[in-house]
Order: sequence, then C-alpha cells, then structure tokens
Amino acid sequence: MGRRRSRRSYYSGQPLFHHVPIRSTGTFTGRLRAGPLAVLSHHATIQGAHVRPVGSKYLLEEPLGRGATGTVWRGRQRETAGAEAAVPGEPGEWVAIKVLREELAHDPDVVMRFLRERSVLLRLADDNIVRTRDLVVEGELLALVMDLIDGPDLHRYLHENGPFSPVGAALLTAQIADALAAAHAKGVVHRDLKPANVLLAGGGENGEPLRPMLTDFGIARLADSPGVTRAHEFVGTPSYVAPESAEGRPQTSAVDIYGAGILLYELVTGRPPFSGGSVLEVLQRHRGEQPARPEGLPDPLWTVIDRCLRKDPGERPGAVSLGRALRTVAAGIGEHAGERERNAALGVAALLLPDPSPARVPGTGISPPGSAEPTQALPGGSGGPGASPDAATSVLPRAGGQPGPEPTRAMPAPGAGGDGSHPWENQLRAARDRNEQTQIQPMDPAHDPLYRAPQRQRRRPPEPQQQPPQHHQSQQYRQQPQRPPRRDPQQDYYDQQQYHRPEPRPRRPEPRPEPPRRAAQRSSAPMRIPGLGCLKGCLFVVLIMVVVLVLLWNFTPLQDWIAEGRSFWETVTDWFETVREWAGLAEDVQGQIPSG
Ligand SMILES: Nc1ncnc2c1ncn2[C@@H]1O[C@H](COP(=O)(O)OP(=O)(O)OP(=O)(O)O)[C@@H](O)[C@H]1O
Repeated sequence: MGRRRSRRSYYSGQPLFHHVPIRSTGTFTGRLRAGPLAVLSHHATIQGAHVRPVGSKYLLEEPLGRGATGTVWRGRQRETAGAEAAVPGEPGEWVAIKVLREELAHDPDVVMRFLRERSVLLRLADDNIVRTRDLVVEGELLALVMDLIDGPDLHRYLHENGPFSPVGAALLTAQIADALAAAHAKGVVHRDLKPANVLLAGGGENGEPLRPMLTDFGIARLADSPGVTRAHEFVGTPSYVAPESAEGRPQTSAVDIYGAGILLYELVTGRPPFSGGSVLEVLQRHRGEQPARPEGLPDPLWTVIDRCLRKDPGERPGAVSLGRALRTVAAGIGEHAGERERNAALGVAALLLPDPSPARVPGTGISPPGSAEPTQALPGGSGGPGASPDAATSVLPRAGGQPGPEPTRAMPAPGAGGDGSHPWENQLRAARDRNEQTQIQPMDPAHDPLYRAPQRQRRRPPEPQQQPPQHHQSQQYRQQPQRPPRRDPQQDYYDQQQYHRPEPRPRRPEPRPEPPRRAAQRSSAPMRIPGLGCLKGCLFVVLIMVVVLVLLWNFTPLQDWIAEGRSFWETVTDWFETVREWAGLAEDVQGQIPSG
C-alpha cells in the first residue's frame, strides 16, 4: 500500500494520506488517493464501465469490498428517489450500495425484517453514523443505499498506520460512543461493532480531523434470522463478541459497549485483547478471561477499557457516559493537560454510569446461562472453525448448542390484509412492484458485474438443453434461465490482478432457438380420421340445405302450389299475365284523365 507523507494525524501522529485501491469490474483498475478529488477523477476514468441497475433509481458500478453479510458497491443515483427514501438524492450522485448476501435476500424472515426496520434505519441520523439513504427490494435482491464515505475503514487504517496514541484513541472512540448513544436512544443495537465497520471520513489536506462513521447498523440483526442462522447460532465477529452473546444470554445495548472497549484496546495496542487460536478458544476467553493491561497505558484510559470489558453487562457504562468519560480522559492525559484536567481524568470511574434503560435485542438470550462449551463452529461467511476470529463477521454456535427459541417473527398487526396476508407481505409486494421495471430490461449478462459465467463452466461439454417449463409471468421475471450463475466480484478482481491480461469479454450467450409452437390439441385422444375434413364440409352443406328447404316450405306459397297440383311454369306464367293486365289497366286510366 503506497503512502504519501504530508501532514501528521490529529489522533496518532501518523501520516494522514493514504492510498485506497479502487477495484473496477469494468475498464479501470488502479489506485487513487482518497478524497473528494479522487472521486471526481475516478468518475472520469470509469466512463464506459459496465453498470447494473438496482431498483429503478440506482446503478452499481464497482465492488468496494465484500463482508459476511454482503458486498458493498460504489454506485450512482440514476433518478431522484421517491418519498420512501430518506434521501431523495440527485441523478449522478455517488452512493455506496450494500447488496445483501443471497441467502439473506432469499429468507422471507429477513426480508420482512428489512422492510419492518426500514423506517428505523432510515431515521438513524448522527454525525458519526453512515447515513442510510434508501432500502431497495428488487426481485430477490435486498440492498441498502448509503452515503459514500471516501476514506478507508478503521481496520485498514490501523493496519497501515499502526496503533493510535492514547489521546487519539480516546477521542476517536468518544465519537463512536456518540454514534452508539444516538442508536441506542432509538432502540437500535449494532451488535457487530469492530474497526471494519468504522469508516473514516475527513483527514484530508484541508486539516479536517478524522471523523469515524459507524456503518452496518441493523445488518447483524437482519442476518440473525432462523433461515440464515439456526436457533442455536448467533451472528457476530469472534474477537468482538460480548460474553453474553457467546453464551446465548439476553443481549442489550451493553454488547456494543463491550465492542467499543475491545475496539479501544485494539486502537492503542494494534490488536484485540482476545485473538489468535480458534474461534471457540476466543469465545471461551471472552467468557472467562480478564484482558491483560497493555504496557504504558495511562491509568484513566485503562479504567475505561476495564469497565467496558466487564463480563457482567450491568457493570458496563452507558454510551452517553462513555463518550463523556473518554473526552475527560483525553483532556487529562495529554502532554499539555493542566492539574484540573489530570485530576478529572483520574476520577473517571465516577463518570462511567451504566445505562438505566439499555435497549434490548429482541429474540436473544434464551439458552441457560453458563451452559456448556460451544459444540461446533459453523461456517457463516468467513467464520468457519478455521477462520480467523479477528476481523470477519461469522455465524457462530451458541454456547452449549442449546437450541434457543425461534427469534420473534413479525406478528400480523391489526389492519392486516383481508386476504389473511401479512401486512409486511403487502409492503414487500408493493416494493417489488415498484422496482419491477428494472427487471423488464435485464442487463446483458455479459456486461452485468453481478452475474458472470464462471470460467470453468465454459469448458464443460454442452449439456442437453431442457425446455424450461412455462411459468406465470411474474415468475418469468424472477427466473432468468439464460442468466449465467453469479460470480464472486472480488474473485474477478483477483483473477484480473493475477493474469494481468485483459480477459476476453464473456460472449453474449446465443439466444436459444425458440422451439416451434405445437398446435393446440383439443382432443384428449388425438386420433386422425382420414377424410374427416371433407366429411365435415359436406355435413355442413347438407345442414344449410335442410335449413333453406324448411324456410321455403314454411314461408312461401310452395305448399299451396303443390296442393293445387300446378306446375312451376304455370304459376310463373300466371304471375306474368297478372302483371301485364295491371300495366294495361294503368294506361287506360291515364288516358281517361283530361290533359290541362
Ligand atoms: N458507505 C460506504 N462508503 C464507502 N465504502 C464503504 C461503505 N460501506 C462499506 N464500505 C467499504 O466496503 C467494505 C465492505 O463492507 P462490509 O460492511 O461488507 O464489510 P465488513 O464490515 O468487513 O463485513 P462484515 O461486517 O459483513 O463482516 C468495507 O471495508 C468498506 O471499505
């Protein structure tokens, strides 16, 4: 990772400028310096890259990174969003779009929760929270549209620049505590606080200090669905998991304070207190081991860390008092601190008051406390038994493997549809309908960054093509049999890097020849009778003739003529004579009328 020295960080004394790798699925792969200018110059460079619509309002342009719950893309606003979005946005505006993992998007429980919590997520506003602008449901795709933050995440920053100074760590964590306080006040618990979920804005050439922005709010909760995790599992990142979460005890906002304590510890030491070893060992250490005090750490800062890392959630401070305490510590441990500030910092324990009404995490904590060891670590994203417990969010078993109860499912609220459907199902349908238009114009699969045929599959001998069954129209929109299977976009990136040669674009799949339509079969016994067509015609003519005869017989003097025994010729001659007599009579009458 290249570095450029220009100015020292307010927090750590480390260089402020950093290079951010920009990955492109299209025409550009390179590095740009983070900052607003980088965004502008990148905009110019990627013109012509292939984009994919998300909903009717957004376009995905390139993947920024992939986590356990989904892939984050740099995207653009296509049109101004409607009233359902928190931020309508302007066409062309940059955004970050988190496309949730397929398993999440396919789980009806997650989808319902996604919609149910949209208003909470969209209203979650704070200077230190990445703003969620919109939530998109498009067919089988769920996505969160966020503000695009042009800095790196804290995990990467720490990796590149090393530990923070105690003052810097305290001030940065104080801002994270502010974000937590705002969320907890609205009843939202993050549950997956870690440096990778803290993005750093600011820190550019204009001297603006680094501003930590907490992201991924509500995602852990979404992932914690019975369809995705089993009842005895939970979602989290092992190195940051609070003991009560590891044990399956009830969870409250105090789990985020534990996460903040681990994060603060990592900022000053460069690594979390319980790391290394297997996932299960790490969980065990959270449950029973006291963290070692880092060497040289000022007493007040250690007091704060120690209180945040208490095993008993009730002994941890609330987010509001944590923020206040950390600012007091930062003011009292700096080189230029006065007597008053130093004394205030030394008395910081008195400021660390527990939250009188911690926000609860619904559907958690049913396993008996102190139950036995976790039995098995299940792979979830990156959290398999052999996975590093340090960074990645995992789906992990609860201690003792005790099955918890089914997490609370959305109950039909009064006002549910008269058809018995769940009210959220109606919302879901409406949301899908809103976005259906983008499905009517599916993107060319060869240009679609989300859907690309894996290389290996191209070499396979062609399989006999099966005629897809005829589906209802709405199903056809969702099922796109010609679309190749999805490919990991990050894998694409690494492939491109490895071979350094432009891959030939995947060929546009040949349109399958439409099979000739079969004639509709009306008979259940399709037997062919030779000459049946001609016979039908004859029968029809005979029928017409019978009808004509019946009409002649009933509505003409035919019957009379036959009764009188007169021939057809005599009758016609008679008519002719009668007409002639009438004509002669008329002439006579005209001649007797005097002229003038
Ligand atoms: N709003 C955003 N603006 C800019 N970049 C973002 C934004 N949100 C996420 N990113 C980038 O995308 C990457 C992936 O984000 P994601 O939240 O999926 O990863 P993660 O936190 O490592 O994963 P997980 O929490 O699911 O384990 C992050 O490392 C971050 O750099």
